[in-house]
Amino acid sequence: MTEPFIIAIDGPAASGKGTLSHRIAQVLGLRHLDTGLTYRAVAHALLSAGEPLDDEATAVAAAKRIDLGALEKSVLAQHKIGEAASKVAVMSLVRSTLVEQQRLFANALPGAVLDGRDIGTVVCPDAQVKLYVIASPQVRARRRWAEVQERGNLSGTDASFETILADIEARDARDMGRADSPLKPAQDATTIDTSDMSIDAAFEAAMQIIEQHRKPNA
Ligand SMILES: Nc1ncnc2c1ncn2[C@@H]1O[C@H](COP(=O)(O)OP(=O)(O)O)[C@@H](O)[C@H]1O
Ligand SMILES: Nc1ccn([C@@H]2O[C@H](COP(=O)(O)OP(=O)(O)O)[C@@H](O)[C@H]2O)c(=O)n1
Repeated sequence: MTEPFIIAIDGPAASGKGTLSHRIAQVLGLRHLDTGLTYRAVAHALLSAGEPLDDEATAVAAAKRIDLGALEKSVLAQHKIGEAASKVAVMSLVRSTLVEQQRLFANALPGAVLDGRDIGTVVCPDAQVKLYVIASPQVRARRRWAEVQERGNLSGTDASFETILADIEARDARDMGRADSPLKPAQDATTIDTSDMSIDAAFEAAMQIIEQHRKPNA
């Protein structure tokens, strides 16, 4: 029987997991889901409607309306939406609602690359390949700051380097410290530290690991 080929890529904000996932999916002919966008979409819906970020019933209702095929990255990439997403993401019923949709996406043939915080540990614990992508907070803040500059700071918020670094550190603590599905490497994940790697070098390192894990099933 043919099984989907699933690659799970987890890590903190701006570690490079989305860039890697997109490229790996393209090269291997797999679909790609940035699961962070699903949490961002819930946060965006709540912020736009002026709803609180910590009311579970309202957030679950928003999560049920998320359409995985209509996630607008250009809107959802805003700095303040990332912050709000990590507040929404501590609620278990919001997580289970989104995880159900993420699993359906992952399990369709021929397979998929999913990136997020809990893909290797919770969403796809049987994924054939699990990568845990990290970089130092300073490096990650520099990358995010460069993105904000490039977009012309559309959100209009105070997004200085110092603010972004402080937010990244606070978000790491929230994501790693929450009770449900905290950010951590799966036991069988391979870590890639991209702090001193170019995008190309990180991609080569990831592809080597993927090939190593593919061989036994080839
Ligand atoms: N290895 C790398 N070296 C330099 N910049 C990188 C690297 N990987 C990603 N980037 C850049 O850093 C930013 C954040 O990367 P992204 O893949 O969106 O991170 P994540 O999905 O982990 O939040 C993007 O602008 C991306 O182009
Ligand atoms: N699988 C996932 C993906 C994201 N998230 C949450 O959603 C927030 C935004 O995720 P993201 O991947 O878009 O963030 P960035 O890494 O792009 O900054 C994270 O800080 C997490 O709190 C999660 O809890 N689980």
